[in-house]
Amino acid sequence: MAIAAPEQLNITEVSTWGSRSVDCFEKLEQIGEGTYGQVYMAKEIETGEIVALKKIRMDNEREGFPITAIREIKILKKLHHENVIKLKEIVTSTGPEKGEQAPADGNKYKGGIYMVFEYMDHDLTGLADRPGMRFSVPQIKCYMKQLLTGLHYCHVNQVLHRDIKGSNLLIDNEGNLKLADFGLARSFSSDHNANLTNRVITLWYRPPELLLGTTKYGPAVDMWSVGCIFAELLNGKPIFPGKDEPEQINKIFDICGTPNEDIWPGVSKIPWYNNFKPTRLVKRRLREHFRHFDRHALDLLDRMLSLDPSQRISAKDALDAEYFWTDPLPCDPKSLPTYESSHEFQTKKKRQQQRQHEENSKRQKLQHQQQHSRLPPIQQSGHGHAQMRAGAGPNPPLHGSQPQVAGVPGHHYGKSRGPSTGPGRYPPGGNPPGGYNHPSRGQGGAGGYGSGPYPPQGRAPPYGSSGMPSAGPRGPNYPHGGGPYGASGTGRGMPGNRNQQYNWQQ
Ligand SMILES: Nc1ncnc2c1ncn2[C@@H]1O[C@H](COP(=O)(O)OP(=O)(O)OP(=O)(O)O)[C@@H](O)[C@H]1O
Repeated sequence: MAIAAPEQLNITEVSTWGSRSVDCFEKLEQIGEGTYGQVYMAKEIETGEIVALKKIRMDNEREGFPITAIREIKILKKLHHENVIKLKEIVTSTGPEKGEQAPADGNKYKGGIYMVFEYMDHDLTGLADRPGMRFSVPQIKCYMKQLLTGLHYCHVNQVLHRDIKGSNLLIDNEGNLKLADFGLARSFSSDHNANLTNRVITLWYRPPELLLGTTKYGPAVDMWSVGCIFAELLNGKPIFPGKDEPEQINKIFDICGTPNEDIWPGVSKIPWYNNFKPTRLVKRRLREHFRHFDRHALDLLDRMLSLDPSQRISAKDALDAEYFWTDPLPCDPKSLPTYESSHEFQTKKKRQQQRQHEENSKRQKLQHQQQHSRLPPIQQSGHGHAQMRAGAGPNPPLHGSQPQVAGVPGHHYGKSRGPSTGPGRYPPGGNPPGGYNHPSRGQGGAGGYGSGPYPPQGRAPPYGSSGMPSAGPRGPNYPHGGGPYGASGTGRGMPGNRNQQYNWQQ
């Protein structure tokens, strides 16, 4: 694991950073769980200010402070923008905290380190996942504009985010959207000559050049993710929900067409291009596939989802697109409705509890039926069922009809990387024909994917557009193996930590 010596941390540049104890804060509630560890909503005791505390997971105490955390701190310290999350300070704990075990004899407790952020009420995935949630077109434009403004700022400052997805877009109750989670971010030089790690960006939002193995890339990788988010907002569900890398690339090529030297000069030189031999040539059909989108939305999306990264629209140019300057205009963030706090972690947890509850009731019901069906005839007759064979009529046979109750899908909050689900999130009519059946949506979704035509875009009345589904798998657990698709992923869904997944020298 890449590590840093304490003197490399350099987090004392701001003299007070790291000098305060986490005891200055009262943890109120866990709101996230990520690669680093837990994220809490907390209150600063002295001022009453609400903040978010992100604990830096010390995966291996002996190896020191994770280099990814250093990167995130360093990058966030230099970025100051209204659409980028503000890192307020670093605080420490000197001893084991509530619920933590003191290390075994001989091992000194190394302490915990927390990043203190301004608190945001929602992340886009959690917000979109609210039952009945629908975003209006002016609202989608408002979020997209803020996302592009924040990203443009990062790119101008030569920072690649490299993990744009719904759960990393934080929104407050004043309608402000901020980019968060710079754990995979890094500085870049504009010549794009440096070799960078290929294993970045959550699968569903990962651009074709990374899937084909490039190590030389630039801001266009973030713009592909933005295109996926944009389409998802308009579409009401993820557009490229691949379960592994080959499937991911096939889904992209199916809509964006298979690349060749004419449409993407240089593509055949990308390391894994030859490993991926399309069995058939597919023409780009993005415009037909999303023909229900507003014309200006479609023009912009087409340029965001350009296969050739050099032709992909930049954040700056995207902000100038007709889409943002035609009716209905993006709304003022302050005019947006406020919602009860909703983070992906919490919405997933609620759903898991609900599922558990439903499974328990089913199980109890079946046990009850089983007991009844096994009653001796005399008793059955006493209940007026004397002529009924067990299993016939209202009490069906248990074998063959019992639902699988053991298979409650497991959720590792923030880490499962499976697409999250959300009953009732999409309005009926928000889905394409032949829509994607969400693998984990199960029975729970009212409305859900795959019902009815798309809502109109563009000049639709408020709340006329669909909501946005959950973020995709944030790094599925890919099989480890050889070859281009063998052992990849963002690392975020993989066991271990980010430092172990990447060669951070790149
Ligand atoms: N400043 C904040 N205010 C409110 N919620 C936050 C804040 N920062 C993070 N969260 C919540 O915690 C979740 C995880 O945070 P973050 O992505 O920064 O952690 P991570 O360890 O890098 O996670 P991951 O590996 O899943 O990307 C976010 O999706 C969000 O819901």
